Amino acid sequence: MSTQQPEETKPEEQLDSALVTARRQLERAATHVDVDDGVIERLKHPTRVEQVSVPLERDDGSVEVFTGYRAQHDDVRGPYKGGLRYHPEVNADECIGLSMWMTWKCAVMDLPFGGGKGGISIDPKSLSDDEKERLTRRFAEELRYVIGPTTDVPAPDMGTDAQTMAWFMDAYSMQQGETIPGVVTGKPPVIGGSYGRGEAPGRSTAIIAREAVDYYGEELSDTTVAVQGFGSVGANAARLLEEWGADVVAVSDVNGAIYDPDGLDIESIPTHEEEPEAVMQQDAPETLTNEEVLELDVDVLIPAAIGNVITADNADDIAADVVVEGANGPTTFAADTILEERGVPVVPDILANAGGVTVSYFEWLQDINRRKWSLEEVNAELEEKMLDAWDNVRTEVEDKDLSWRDAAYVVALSRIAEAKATRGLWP
Ligand SMILES: NC(=O)C1=CN([C@@H]2O[C@H](COP(=O)(O)OP(=O)(O)OC[C@H]3O[C@@H](n4cnc5c(N)ncnc54)[C@H](OP(=O)(O)O)[C@@H]3O)[C@@H](O)[C@H]2O)C=CC1
Ligand SMILES: O=C(O)CCC(=O)C(=O)O
Repeated sequence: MSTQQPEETKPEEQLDSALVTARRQLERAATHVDVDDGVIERLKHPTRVEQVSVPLERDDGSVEVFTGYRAQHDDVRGPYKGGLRYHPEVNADECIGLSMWMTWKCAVMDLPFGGGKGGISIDPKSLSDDEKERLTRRFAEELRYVIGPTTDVPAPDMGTDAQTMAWFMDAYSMQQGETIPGVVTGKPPVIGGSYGRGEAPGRSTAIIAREAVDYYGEELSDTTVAVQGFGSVGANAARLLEEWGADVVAVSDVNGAIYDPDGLDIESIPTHEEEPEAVMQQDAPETLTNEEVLELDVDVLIPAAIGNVITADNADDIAADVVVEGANGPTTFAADTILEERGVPVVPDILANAGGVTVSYFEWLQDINRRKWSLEEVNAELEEKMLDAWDNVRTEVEDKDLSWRDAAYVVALSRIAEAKATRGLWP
């Protein structure tokens, strides 16, 4: 009879929805801030979630019906604001969780907006351009009663882009009988979009990574960086960090990563927008899986693709000195705790990628005032807003000995609670 014991296997973490993670983060942060329990309870719930059916006529004449959502979380500081995501895993709970993160993100940046998020449960790669246009126009028609330039202002997110926002704006404007550019942001500049919006979430992620490197006493020119995802956020962050002197040693798309320990030529790699799934087509000394890229021994790790990639199952294997969240919700609640115990700082999404919504705010201002800012003005204002937000969060980290995430929540919750108290809203 064998006396050998079976090898003990750790059960895999059951991944929470964005909603559950957002609520757990809120509950944890609430212990560090003096805010009425009723307000915290209210903030665990959205104001409303609009669910719509979006019929689509396929190019072959057949009809399919998809489900779309718009979650509106809180508008005490201004109109709901946040992106529209086209992805197969979009559902109500994901949109609510993401809308909560938008509320905190706008408050951390001190923007006069609340939080919203929406999307359609669909694989955008299954759509021709004509199908994507018909789907987007119909989605805009179905959402017309809940959106508007002073009520709820959508923007791009995963699977949507400037062209999607142009169709959305046109469909809404046609229903209203006048051109209303301020109903969405992230449009092409020729129809009221802002210069720099496409690049902005990547730019802010790069700015925050640069500040984090400096904060922990390193030089960007001696820094190695790994980036998961090569889209609006990941590619722009990687390009800027390379421009500013860092060695970006690995980048990935949905199929895996390319790796060069001496640094990749980032500028030569097409972004998701220029050519989806192009990363793995490039020549590089080594290829890695998307799991392996997260475990590289680099100075800075930037997860910039999807949520729930750093989990209890790999948190012990994260070898980076600092994690800067480019994606929304890449770190699970359990992984966050493990990384904190291990002393690996995680600079949260609601600060790092907030450049997107910040330049959306600049775009909204330009639309309402019928003005155009130059790219230089946009980038200078963005830099200033990011450094202000970084300083505010850093102060909480230092004064209260908090994690970067808890500190960002403390900044956001204090502003939201004060706005509610001042308006006399309870809860
Ligand atoms: N766009 C925006 O304004 C903002 C986006 N964000 C967040 O950033 C994240 C990325 O968004 P964004 O850059 O806009 O998205 P994009 O659609 O522009 O790009 C997504 C990138 O991630 C890759 N990808 C997709 N699925 C996976 C996967 N399962 N594993 C690894 N890589 C994958 C894609 O690869 P491939 O090319 O092969 O498809 C692509 O390179 C999301 O969490 C989003 O919510 C945050 C702030 C603002
Ligand atoms: O630009 C915006 O309004 C929102 C962008 C967004 O969806 C995000 O920051 O997650």
